[in-house]
Amino acid sequence: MLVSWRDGLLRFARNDGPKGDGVSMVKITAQASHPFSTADKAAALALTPVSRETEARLDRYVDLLVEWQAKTNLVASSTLPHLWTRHVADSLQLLSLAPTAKAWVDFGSGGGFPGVVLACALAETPGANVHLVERNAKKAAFLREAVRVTSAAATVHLAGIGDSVDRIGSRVDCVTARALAPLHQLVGFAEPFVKEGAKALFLKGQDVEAELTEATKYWNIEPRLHSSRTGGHGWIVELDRIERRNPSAITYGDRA
Ligand SMILES: C[S@@+](CC[C@H](N)C(=O)[O-])C[C@H]1O[C@@H](n2cnc3c(N)ncnc32)[C@H](O)[C@@H]1O
Repeated sequence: MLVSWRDGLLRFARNDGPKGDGVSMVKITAQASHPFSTADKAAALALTPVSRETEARLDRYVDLLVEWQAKTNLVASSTLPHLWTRHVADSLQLLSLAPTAKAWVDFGSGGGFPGVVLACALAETPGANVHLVERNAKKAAFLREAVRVTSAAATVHLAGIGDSVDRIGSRVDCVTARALAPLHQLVGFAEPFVKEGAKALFLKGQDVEAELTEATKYWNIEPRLHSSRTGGHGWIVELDRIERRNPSAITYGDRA
């Protein structure tokens, strides 16, 4: 029975202590305490099932993220109780929209969503690689550590998105981004890759319609919209073709 907590020592009442004092002292080491519930993890894995190997990699990633979150803001702290559904499952759901894609690029990876999660899931796939493009040095350091501890299939680029075409220098099958920029900007970032045959998958929120309306002022696109499997008001915008609109065809409100 636990009696008290003091100075890192747990005092237990014992009935069989060799000194007969009925109390023993046990030094314990601090355990990473998780802010999410096991129910949230179970719900996430029911929505987006993964292999046992992938689950083990994701566990290591989540442990690291929770540890670093104390010193680096990787995700909004208010979302930590639902980390597995809000972030992990949200990322994993992209795999079924590009089931044969091996070469991925994730713009503005931040704390690793969706890029590190995808790279964990693709770790056993021969030839798979997720390029994680992040311009913030602290976050890029976190991403490197996450890739190391999970042995995920990823390459971290401490770089701006504008440099990614030259840096990656090889064919990409799928471009992703979440919580990075308005859709019309994301389309511009993805254009060089989609022109070479990549698919783009952007995780978006409830304003997706307004963002699509804005994007079609600048781009000829045929978006396919998928509602998020994780519920809420999330959407995935899928694009297989991007063409810049003739600037003279663009109208600007009253000045048209
Ligand atoms: C709001 S966070 C989103 C992170 C992650 N995608 C997520 O959904 O949790 C946006 C990230 O994009 C990075 N970023 C913004 N503009 C960028 C650019 N031009 N090139 C590379 N990274 C950029 C920021 O440093 C930041 O880490």
